[in-house]
Amino acid sequence: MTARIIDGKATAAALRQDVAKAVETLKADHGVTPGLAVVLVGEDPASAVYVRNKGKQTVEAGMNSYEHRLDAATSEEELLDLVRKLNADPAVNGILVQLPLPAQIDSAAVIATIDPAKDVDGFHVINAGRLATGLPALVPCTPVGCVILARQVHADLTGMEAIVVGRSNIVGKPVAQLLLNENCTVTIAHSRTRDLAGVCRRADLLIAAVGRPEMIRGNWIKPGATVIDVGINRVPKDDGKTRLVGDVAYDEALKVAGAITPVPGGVGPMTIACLLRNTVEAACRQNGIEPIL
Ligand SMILES: NC(=O)C1=CN([C@@H]2O[C@H](COP(=O)(O)OP(=O)(O)OC[C@H]3O[C@@H](n4cnc5c(N)ncnc54)[C@H](OP(=O)(O)O)[C@@H]3O)[C@@H](O)[C@H]2O)C=CC1
Ligand SMILES: Nc1nc(=O)c2c([nH]1)NC[C@@H]1CN(c3ccc(C(=O)N[C@@H](CCC(=O)O)C(=O)O)cc3)C=[N+]21
Ligand SMILES: [Mg+2]
Repeated sequence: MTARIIDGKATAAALRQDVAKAVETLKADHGVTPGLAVVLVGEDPASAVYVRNKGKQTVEAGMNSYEHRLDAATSEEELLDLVRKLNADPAVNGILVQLPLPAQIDSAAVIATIDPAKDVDGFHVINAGRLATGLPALVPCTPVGCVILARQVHADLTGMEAIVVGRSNIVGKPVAQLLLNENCTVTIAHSRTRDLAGVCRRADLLIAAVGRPEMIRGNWIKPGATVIDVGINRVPKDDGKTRLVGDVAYDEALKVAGAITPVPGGVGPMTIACLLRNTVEAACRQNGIEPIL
């Protein structure tokens, strides 16, 4: 048996088309052009690639993109000043501060300063709390992308045993919340989980968000399970260059799983598409327009 490969690249492209149409409507009917501000502190090369991709796709969807590149030595107060300026700027509907931040900056303080209405990452405690209590919220992009991809395989996730490996605030916890809303039975595993392989083997739906290259082996996967690999890990190749791998040993998993997301081309492109969708939603709400996506 070989697993169905879930095409995140194509799914993301289709979602970006929907976003572009919504933007057209917003412009034509309301004179509103959504704007996304992305803040990058320092020179992290991987982050620079994401920022460039985001900026390009934002413009392709018809929105305005504002990029702020700050020196790696930027102080917390300087960054907070920029965030406050973006909060006050009506042309900016969404604010994303690329994480991780340099050590001298407290990322919790930065996230807390972003206007929750512009928090298109969904990281502010107001949005996390709204998601957790079932209120409308800006929901973190990567977790939404995971659920959309899982639902391409299973139109209804009700009753599925979902195992999430990883408990970060940006992926593990919110994806678990979303799966609970989809009526999955959810377990969150982490570095202190006993018999992680055994826990993973219970999963009908396995979400890997660990940040450890190819940690999840083929024999950790229940035959026929759906595997969503969030991991983005850069590893050295023989020729001295690098390649991207996920948190799942893909070639092994392909022989056991029923369906799997590749890396690249899986969850990553969905993250950006969902970010653009959140930006449209934020722009609608800030302008008193019923969300049109
Ligand atoms: N595709 C995309 O769009 C995105 C991809 N990513 C990628 O997803 C991965 C996870 O990101 P993120 O959540 O931010 O990472 P974090 O480092 O914040 O969290 C990693 C989680 O994995 C757990 N973990 C680490 N080692 C093990 C282990 N040996 N066994 C079991 N659990 C372990 C940690 O447990 P503990 O809490 O106990 O330390 C932690 O909860 C990374 O590869 C990242 O690059 C992230 C965001 C977006
Ligand atoms: N505030 C904040 N929000 C984030 O959402 C956030 C962040 N900080 N910091 C870093 C992580 C990582 N992340 C990715 C987004 C897209 C791809 C992506 O598009 N990947 C493509 C291409 C990868 C490539 O080839 O370089 C793919 O997987 O196919 C990857 C990773 C968002 N993150
Ligand atoms: Mg995200």
